[in-house]
Amino acid sequence: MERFIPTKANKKFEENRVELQTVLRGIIDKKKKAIKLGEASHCDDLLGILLESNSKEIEEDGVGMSMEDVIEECKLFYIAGSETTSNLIVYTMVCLSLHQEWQIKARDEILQVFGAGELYFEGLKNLKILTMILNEVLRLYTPVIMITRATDKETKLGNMMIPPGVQLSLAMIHVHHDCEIWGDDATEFKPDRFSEGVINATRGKGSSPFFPFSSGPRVCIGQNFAITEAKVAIALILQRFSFELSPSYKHSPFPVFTMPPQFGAHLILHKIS
Ligand code: HEM
Repeated sequence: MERFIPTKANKKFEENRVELQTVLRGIIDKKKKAIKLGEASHCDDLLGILLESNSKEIEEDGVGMSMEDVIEECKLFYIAGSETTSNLIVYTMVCLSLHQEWQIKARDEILQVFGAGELYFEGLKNLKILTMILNEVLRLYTPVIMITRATDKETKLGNMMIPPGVQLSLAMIHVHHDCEIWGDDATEFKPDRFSEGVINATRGKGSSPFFPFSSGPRVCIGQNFAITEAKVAIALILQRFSFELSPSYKHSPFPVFTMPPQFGAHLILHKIS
């Protein structure tokens, strides 16, 4: 109810919503036009694929997504995909600055696989050290700190009976810091814990306590894309630069829905000759 009261913040929110809607509508119209004129392909980006699958559905079944639905999908992908992955990349750089020994190990591995040359997909799969580091950052600085669910019918959860209509919050960030699962060093940056895979990292508790991308039917659809993007970004940086924290850096993970560093991440990069 309170979001309809014309406060300063609500008015700004509404202005931003309308502006975003207009920008997205423009991008979608432009894409549709370009496809129609043969100037763009359906498969050169995600929006093209979405529009193609939607027009096929409309042709075959007579129903599909409206312009508003397509706009909402674009917003979802943008919001779900950009802030999360950039948090992962930023905290990886912070951790590698704080733990120079891991920065050196990660760079050695990258130079071993790619040298100073171009990255390629198969090579990215062989980056064991970087995978361990990214897992440890996803655990300690879980980009989406919590997910929520609601029961639509009476549901048994462990030894609890939960009535319908209850909102449940599942704070991954707490599970990822639980000493019973990860050991007394749960709050420390120790990528080695993932050296034998996720199952061994949780001291016999399986892979389910590690779920930065959620799990089950609504698991993050961009999971593999995000990991590939983070690997590419970090590998390109490590190939070219060494880095450390600036004296002005203030450690300030700020849990809202994601957990950005409240005062930014001040880093100093040195070009590797
Ligand atoms: C490190 C990066 C990322 C993390 C940690 C992450 C995490 C998550 C989590 C926890 C959920 C489940 C939310 C819920 O169930 O309430 C989710 C859903 C989703 N994510 Fe990601 N995500 C990341 C990157 C991406 C990227 C790059 C994309 C798109 C390119 C993306 C697209 C989505 C979408 C569309 C959903 C909704 C799926 C559905 O409801 O069926 N995410 N993500």
